[in-house]
Amino acid sequence: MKSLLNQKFTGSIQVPGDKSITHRALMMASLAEGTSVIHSPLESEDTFRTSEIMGQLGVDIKREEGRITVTSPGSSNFTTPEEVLYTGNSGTTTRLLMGLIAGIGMDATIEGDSSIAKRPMDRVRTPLGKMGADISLVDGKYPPILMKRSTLKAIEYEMPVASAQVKSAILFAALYADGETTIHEKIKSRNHTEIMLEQFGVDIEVDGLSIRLKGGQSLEPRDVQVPGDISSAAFLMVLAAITEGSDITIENVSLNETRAGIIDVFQQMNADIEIEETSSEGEAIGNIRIRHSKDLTSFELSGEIIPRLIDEIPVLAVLGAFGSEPSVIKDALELRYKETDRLRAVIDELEKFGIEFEEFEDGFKVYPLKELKMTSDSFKGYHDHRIIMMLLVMAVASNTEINIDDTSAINISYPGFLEDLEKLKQAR
Ligand SMILES: O=C(O)C1=C[C@@H](OP(=O)(O)O)[C@@H](O)[C@H](O)C1
Ligand SMILES: C=C(OP(=O)(O)O)C(=O)O
Repeated sequence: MKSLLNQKFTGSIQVPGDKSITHRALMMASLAEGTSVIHSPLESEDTFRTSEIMGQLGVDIKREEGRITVTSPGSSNFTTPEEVLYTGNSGTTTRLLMGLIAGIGMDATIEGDSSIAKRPMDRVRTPLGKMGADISLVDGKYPPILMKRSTLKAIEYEMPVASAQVKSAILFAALYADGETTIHEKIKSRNHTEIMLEQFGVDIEVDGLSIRLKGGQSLEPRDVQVPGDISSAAFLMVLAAITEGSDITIENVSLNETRAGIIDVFQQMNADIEIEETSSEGEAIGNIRIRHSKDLTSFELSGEIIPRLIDEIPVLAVLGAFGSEPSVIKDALELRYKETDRLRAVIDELEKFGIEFEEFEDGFKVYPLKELKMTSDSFKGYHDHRIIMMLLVMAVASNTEINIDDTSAINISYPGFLEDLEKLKQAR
């Protein structure tokens, strides 16, 4: 990382494909009998897990530069897997797969890495169980997940937590259930599943916070264009906003309202940001330009915006430290149930730069960093991609060389992150 110090970051770039959309495209293309092509998918460890598992079910997945061709025998002709379905570090793969396997109605065991073993899966088992799925969890909560073949009936379900993973699992199961399933959300979570199901020919009705889907519908093969991932773009956006002389344009990135809460934060902070929407059909797409600003103020985030930027909160802590006033995040208890307890990790690691925090059970207050005061140069990444990239942004922006125990988890969502920083750098 030494080569990235004392630089400014300028130019145009496309970030890798959206992780949430790539997972869904792989799964829906697998459910549809015939051939679908996914253009500009995310090729990373997490999405690789999803495609490997679809392969275990009997789907042919051909990977080429910039696209994946999926040829499926249709979900009624899937092979019952003999081996465990290994989801690695991917919560999205694990939870969406529970809905998909429950729907198809087959015996399977789903297991992930040591982080997945600690993430709650009862939030998916509860609604699927009401539909009739037979799912066993360790201590009623954790993987390995044992699924037994069963038939499903439709439910009406009120979501207790805002979670697109739970919602999507229910929708996958609902495709195969007898009757019409209705889901009510209290706060809207990302809606990629709803948008893509419609693209694959499914009749799905979205009415504000309620979603209705009739069972017995099949998907038709389609070509999917995956936009850039705004959660990956977030690291470049924050770096540009806080590093003198920087001016970055991120092209063809997802601007989906349910994902793009970070844009509101930049606007609240008085950052120098310009948005150009280039397409609003299905998934909104466009370009984001961010320039360095000396006049960043502060943000206060709670309630409905939180699911719209949930994965960006670690790097937003860095942005907050470069504001003129303290910034606050509340209602983000969910961060404690991600790859690691992200609230703990953010505070413990950023405090080593001298950034001060007040911790809440569901968030934090971050104070402006007046003076860099390193208390250590040894950092922990917790095998969490978002924490590692947050630390790299902070280190680069503050011209500080740090040692992170292991940075390999970057490959989970943004394999070319350091290469992209190299491409954008320019000596100051
Ligand atoms: O559905 C998805 O693709 C995701 C939903 C979010 O999780 P929750 O559903 O647990 O909020 C998010 O944190 C995760 O990175 C991806
Ligand atoms: C939480 C994340 O992903 P997942 O839940 O799929 O592991 C993430 O990408 O930040």
